Amino acid sequence: MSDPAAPVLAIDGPSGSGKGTISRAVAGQLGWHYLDSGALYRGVGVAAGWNDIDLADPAALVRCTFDTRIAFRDLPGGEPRVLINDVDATDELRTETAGAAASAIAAIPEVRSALKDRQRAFRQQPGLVADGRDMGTVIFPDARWKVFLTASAEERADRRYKQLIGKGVSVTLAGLLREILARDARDANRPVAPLRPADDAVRIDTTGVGIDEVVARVLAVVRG
Ligand SMILES: Nc1ncnc2c1ncn2[C@@H]1O[C@H](COP(=O)(O)OP(=O)(O)OP(=O)(O)O)[C@@H](O)[C@H]1O
Ligand SMILES: Nc1ccn([C@H]2C[C@H](O)[C@@H](COP(=O)(O)O)O2)c(=O)n1
Repeated sequence: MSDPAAPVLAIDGPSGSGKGTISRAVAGQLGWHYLDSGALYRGVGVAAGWNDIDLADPAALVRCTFDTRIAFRDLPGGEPRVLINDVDATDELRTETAGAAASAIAAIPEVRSALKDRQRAFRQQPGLVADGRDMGTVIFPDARWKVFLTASAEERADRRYKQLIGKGVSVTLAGLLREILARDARDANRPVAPLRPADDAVRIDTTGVGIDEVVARVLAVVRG
């Protein structure tokens, strides 16, 4: 059960704009809950892969959404772990393949509806920082604060490149830029809940702005 009186800070933006990094840090500083809504779509994508479900079969993907349990486990000082049907799938979830599958699945309206209540259940006292594509527009339209993070596609690809190379994953900058542009286009052009800033969102362009400074700017939005 959600608590509609709990304040919400919605942080939306395209892939690599820093939503997850900034949202986790801000939630930590405020002592609030954190919702990584993309992990739910990624979780369905990963579960679909485990069950050999075709990404072109919407009915099977909707069934898979209802059948998949996704849980978050906080680790002190580390990235939260994500369990899919009780299996720790955190590393698989963060791959570009899982991101692309999630983006495709997220265009199916019934999948989005099936995940609505699960997302809203995170709204609990003392407050929630929610990160995604439609937090401020669809899931929490009454959020007290809305932030839309952006950065140039080149910088986002560069961030992802450094992140993946740091993990020992073999990728090219040009390939990542292509994937980011394709994901932006798919997320922004779908008919249901497309990626777009809410009319009342504060837009922050993070190109060339360090993580600590972005965190400070978001906290300044909340603290007025
Ligand atoms: N302002 C910033 N400056 C430099 N690097 C950043 C900044 N914000 C985030 N990063 C780095 O960029 C990478 C991607 O960040 P993050 O995963 O938070 O983005 P995201 O918007 O949540 O992406 P996705 O939607 O694909 O999950 C991480 O390695 C993170 O440390
Ligand atoms: N609120 C959300 C969150 C995510 N998605 C889709 C679109 C993304 O490309 C994909 C993966 O999200 P990420 O983990 O990269 O934030 O999931 C969405 O449609 N709505």
